[in-house]
Amino acid sequence: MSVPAIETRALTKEYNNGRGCRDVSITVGKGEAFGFLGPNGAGKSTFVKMLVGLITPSSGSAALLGYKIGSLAAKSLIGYLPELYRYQEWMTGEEVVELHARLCRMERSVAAKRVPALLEEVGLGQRGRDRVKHYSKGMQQRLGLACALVNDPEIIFLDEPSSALDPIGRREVRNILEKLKERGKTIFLNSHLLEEVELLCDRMALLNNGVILRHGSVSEVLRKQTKWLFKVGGFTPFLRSWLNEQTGLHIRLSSRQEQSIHGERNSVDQLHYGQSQDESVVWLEAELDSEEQAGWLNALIVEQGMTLYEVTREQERLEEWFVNTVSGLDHRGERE
Ligand SMILES: Nc1ncnc2c1ncn2[C@@H]1O[C@H](COP(=O)(O)OP(=O)(O)OP(=O)(O)O)[C@@H](O)[C@H]1O
Repeated sequence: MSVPAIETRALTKEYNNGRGCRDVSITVGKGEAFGFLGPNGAGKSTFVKMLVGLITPSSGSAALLGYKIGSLAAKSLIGYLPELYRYQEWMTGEEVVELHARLCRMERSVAAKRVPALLEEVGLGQRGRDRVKHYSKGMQQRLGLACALVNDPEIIFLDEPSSALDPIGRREVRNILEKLKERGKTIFLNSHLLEEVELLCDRMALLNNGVILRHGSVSEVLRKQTKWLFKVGGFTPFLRSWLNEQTGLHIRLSSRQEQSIHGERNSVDQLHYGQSQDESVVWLEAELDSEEQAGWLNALIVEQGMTLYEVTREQERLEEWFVNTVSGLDHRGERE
């Protein structure tokens, strides 16, 4: 089995004030894009700073492609775009990237080709000779991305890479990251932009109060959240109880309701207390794991003499999932 790009075991950083992150164990395969989500103050930046060797863990261990974090070997494999960056305002964009190339001990002749190519790649080709003080926030963020990529790293850590970008800039950054992924690079993305994680990442973790709440493949997490809707005729509350008992699922009346076949609007109350229940056409909803489960439920509905008019599913967007999972928890993601 190949060595994982990132492997952490119970990695913990506890600041003097008790904050930080605790017992984070994840594995990220080579060439994977991993999304790290969490509300403000959850501990995402702390975790990344440990991986790139900027702060020392309180306990636990971690390795990058088999090399202990903090070692020169591990550092030589990575590129890092910090969340709070500040570049020398008096330098030109080209000079800033050149400086980073020199810090990586890149030969001048190699850097002379690499720097303009990188500036072009991040959309600063025309502005490389302008001073940083004339750059917008978005341009500075792209400059940061060029610096993070200067040594052609195997693993790229990006802490909120699109926070200062407009929607077009975000799409351009996403395209750059997609190309890096195609080239087999590993991407670790801290982001509040859930759509970014949804579109780019294979797997993800949700951090809150310094601990991982959930993790898995993005598609798995979303599949678990798929809501199915069944439009049925001949519905009675008794049948719903029966279905719940048989399936162990939480089947309920959907807020999306239909006209009854006699043209009257069904309300939830009418269905519980009304008279014309045999004629009721309603939408039922339930969270299901798979299409097989939906097929099984279809069969039960028909077996019970109800008419099945339509089946549809609504996939919860990652954003809804995030808000639903984190709401009700400490909003700032910090421990009490
Ligand atoms: N040097 C420090 N000393 C003490 N506490 C710190 C330090 N750095 C961060 N913290 C605290 O640790 C917790 C996690 O912070 P961190 O910056 O890692 O969170 P985050 O998830 O990256 O948040 P954000 O999305 O706002 O950047 C916060 O409560 C923060 O106040």
